[in-house]
Amino acid sequence: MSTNKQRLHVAVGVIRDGDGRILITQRAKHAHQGGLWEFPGGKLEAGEPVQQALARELEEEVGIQVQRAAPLIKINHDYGDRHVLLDVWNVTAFAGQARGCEGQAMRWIAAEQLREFSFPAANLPIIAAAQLPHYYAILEGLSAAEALDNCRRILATGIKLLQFRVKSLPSIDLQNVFEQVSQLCRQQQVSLLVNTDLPVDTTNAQGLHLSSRALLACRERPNGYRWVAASCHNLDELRYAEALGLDFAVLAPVQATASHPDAAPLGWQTLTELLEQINLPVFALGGLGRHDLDRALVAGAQGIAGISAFLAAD
Ligand SMILES: Nc1nc2c([nH]c(=O)n2[C@@H]2O[C@H](COP(=O)(O)OP(=O)(O)OP(=O)(O)O)[C@@H](O)[C@H]2O)c(=O)[nH]1
Ligand SMILES: [Mg+2]
Repeated sequence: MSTNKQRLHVAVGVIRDGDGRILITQRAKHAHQGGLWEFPGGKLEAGEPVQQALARELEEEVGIQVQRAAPLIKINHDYGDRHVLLDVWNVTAFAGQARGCEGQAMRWIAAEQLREFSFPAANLPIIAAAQLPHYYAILEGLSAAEALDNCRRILATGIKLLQFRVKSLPSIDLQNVFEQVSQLCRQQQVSLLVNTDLPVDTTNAQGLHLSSRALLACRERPNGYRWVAASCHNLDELRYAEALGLDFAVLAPVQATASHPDAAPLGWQTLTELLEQINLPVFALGGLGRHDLDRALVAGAQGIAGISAFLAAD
């Protein structure tokens, strides 16, 4: 039984250089998952703290000294012959010049190129996490003018991932506002996801954001979108999103929020416990702002999602 198998705790680094490129290395032919590409890292020694193991493994394997690292995602994966807990960290500052210290092939690649390489099966959500930013803004507005103004304000803060959820517009305005928002997003290389509750033609949309109701009605991942995400409120919905192979989820409400006064907040502790049970990048939503990012990362989240939180820089 897999539950009796010992779980190997592995420290893994998504190492980024000054241009945002990511370091990947190739596993030795004879190793577990041999020949596939990976993010450098290795097993914790008995009693060793994970950050210490990360620093030791990256020094041993690619000759760098970690200066700054933050949690990215944790993946629990059972390969049948072994069960691993991949404890993945973003390494954003380091000293030294990376090299393949064990003779392994090595490449610095753009995040978007990660899908062109073959990684072990457990790495799929790590790749999504490495490609996603830490903030996911939700666009709302009570009129066409307000929605467009909000969009400009959000994009001016540097947001790169946006959900179109302008619910209260007459449908005659909606498609028009959507086209304008799409254009602004294209110009500024922002990924745009359309909420499925809106009667918008999504043929040219880059992404789809499923409401929790739409999520549960799906039998397979919708085709043809770069990003497919979903709104979740509990473990069952998160598990369903993961099983469908979605790219990420939003979990709400983490804190009390004026926009949903009747929903009981999950709190940070429950958020942490839920995220430990799934292998999917998840943005924390509800009563949060940019200043909550570090806390969200420690809880295991990808980052923060919000509506009003991103209308202005902090
Ligand atoms: N380092 C690393 N390991 C991964 C990744 N994805 C993945 O499934 N693994 C699995 O996690 C385990 C990590 O082991 P490792 O081989 O790197 O461990 P290590 O550096 O301590 O190696 P050693 O046993 O040669 O000392 C392996 O079973 C490997 O297949 C990844 O992206 N990076
Ligand atoms: Mg290793």
